[in-house]
Amino acid sequence: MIAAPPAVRLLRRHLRGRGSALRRLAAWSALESLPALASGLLLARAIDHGFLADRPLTGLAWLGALAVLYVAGAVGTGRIYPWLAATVEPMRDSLVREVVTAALHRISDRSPDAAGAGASQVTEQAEAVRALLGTALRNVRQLLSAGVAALVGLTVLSPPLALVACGSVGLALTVFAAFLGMQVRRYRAVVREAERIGETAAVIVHGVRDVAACAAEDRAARTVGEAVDAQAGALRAYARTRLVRLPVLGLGVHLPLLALLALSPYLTARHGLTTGEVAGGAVYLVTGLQPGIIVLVDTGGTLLLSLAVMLGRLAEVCAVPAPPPVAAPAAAPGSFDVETDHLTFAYAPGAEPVLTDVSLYIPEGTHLAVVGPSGTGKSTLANLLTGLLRPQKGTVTLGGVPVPDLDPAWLRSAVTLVPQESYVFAGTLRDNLVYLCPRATAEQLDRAVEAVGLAETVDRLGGHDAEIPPGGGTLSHGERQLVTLARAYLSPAPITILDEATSHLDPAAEARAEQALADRGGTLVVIAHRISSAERADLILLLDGPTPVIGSHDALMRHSSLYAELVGHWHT
Ligand SMILES: Nc1ncnc2c1ncn2[C@@H]1O[C@H](COP(=O)(O)OP(=O)(O)OP(=O)(O)O)[C@@H](O)[C@H]1O
Repeated sequence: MIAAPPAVRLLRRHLRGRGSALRRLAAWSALESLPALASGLLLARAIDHGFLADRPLTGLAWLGALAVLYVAGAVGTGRIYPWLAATVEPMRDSLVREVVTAALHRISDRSPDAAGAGASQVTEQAEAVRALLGTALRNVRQLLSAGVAALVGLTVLSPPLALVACGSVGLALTVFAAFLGMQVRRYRAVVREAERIGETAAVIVHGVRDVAACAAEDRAARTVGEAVDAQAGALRAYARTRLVRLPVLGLGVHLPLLALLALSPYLTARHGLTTGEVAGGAVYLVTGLQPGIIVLVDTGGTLLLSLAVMLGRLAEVCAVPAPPPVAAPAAAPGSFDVETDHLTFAYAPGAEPVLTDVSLYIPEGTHLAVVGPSGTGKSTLANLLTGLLRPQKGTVTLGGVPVPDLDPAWLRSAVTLVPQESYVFAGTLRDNLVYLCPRATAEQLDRAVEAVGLAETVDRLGGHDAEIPPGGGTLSHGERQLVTLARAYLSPAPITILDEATSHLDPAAEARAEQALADRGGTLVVIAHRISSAERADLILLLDGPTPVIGSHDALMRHSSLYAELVGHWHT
């Protein structure tokens, strides 16, 4: 079997301790192949010393001896099965344990579903290895050992005939081996693509609600479709390599028999080959050698190839270094103060920075409004504060800890970002509201709905259990924003950032929702859609050009002409 060394090492590791079962398997295999070894010789004797010598009873006696050997071979076959099971079954358990552990480590940074799908893929592969190894040890072993026995028998019967057969079979095996590397590579690609389909589909199934909410069904279908097409392409490429069976069968199966027939007059005349020996040679070729070659090239070839590739794949999975010991959790921030220190950010290297040298301190519990003309970097700042964007220079810290050093899951639970585009998904209204706080009680739900001004909509829809169809159904844009604001209200995150999240609300509804979120406690950062948001805030950050200005409404009215102009413009 040709396999990558790690695959062989993996197999050897899991077959360790099975030496006694393998030895018994080999011993019973030797008994099983006795008829194949002796068939040509005994037939030659039966013909030459029996039937052609007018001694039919002698001929029948030789054939009887052959029949006895077939019975012994059958006994050997029967005794093989328990040792086959004793070899393969325990290997499966230890292999599954090792590859599943390794696979879970390998993909633990993905979604739980992807990890589950990956683990289930490799479990299937480990199961396939067990089945393939069982079949290989049962059938391929049998036919190959019969082929080897036939070759040995042929050598004893007629060395010149054996030489011709060996030359031809050797040539066939050389051609087969020359293409084996390509076959292995292409088959490996098929297995990899199959895994990719599983992983891609699992990620999409896990996020199916998000796919529906974002109307991304076509894109999701395209992604899976691409994976399926890639596997179909890999399968076609692999199928083409199977054409090599034609020359291999020609050389290994048909040529030796033709050579025997063509050379027999010559061998009879020059080497004293008898009729019985020609017939015995034909028996070795037809019943021993030919099935061995056919099984090697067809079913056995595919089987051994699959085994080699599966083992190679599992060896790759197992070769993933053990994860580093779980690091002590990063020091939890002592507070939820947010600070930016000389923050500079551009969307591309060499592009004009959107924010330059911005230093800002937002104490825990502050209600901050961020205002400024369009395009001055308000949303960019929100994304920097939440860690969605990384600055080229400077740092963003939360409670003194740089945001990239925080555990991403912890960061997501500490900061809620509500964007302008409302995320409302198919499900009940309740599902949508408790998305960030699955254990919210009915009272908390009612309080949130009432606080942000969603109660009327809930009544109109028929209560919290009303079904929201894909795309949001009859909910207006403003109502969708209220749903996301109630969701943020329920969220336990101590920092909430609204990025123009009230743009579809009228001024009164906007004021009510914003005030509710400010009164709820925690830090509230409002990327303002209207300047009135600034008037409600404790602090205002005015973004305009490279140097931002921060201060209270009154202070900015006194010191910033732009701010005064924005307020004046809004009130006129
Ligand atoms: N993904 C991006 N790639 C490149 N440039 C971007 C990207 N996002 C935003 N920009 C650019 O960065 C600048 C700041 O954009 P940003 O959205 O942060 O401004 P804003 O103040 O929030 O604007 P608005 O009030 O109109 O929402 C703009 O010039 C914008 O075109």
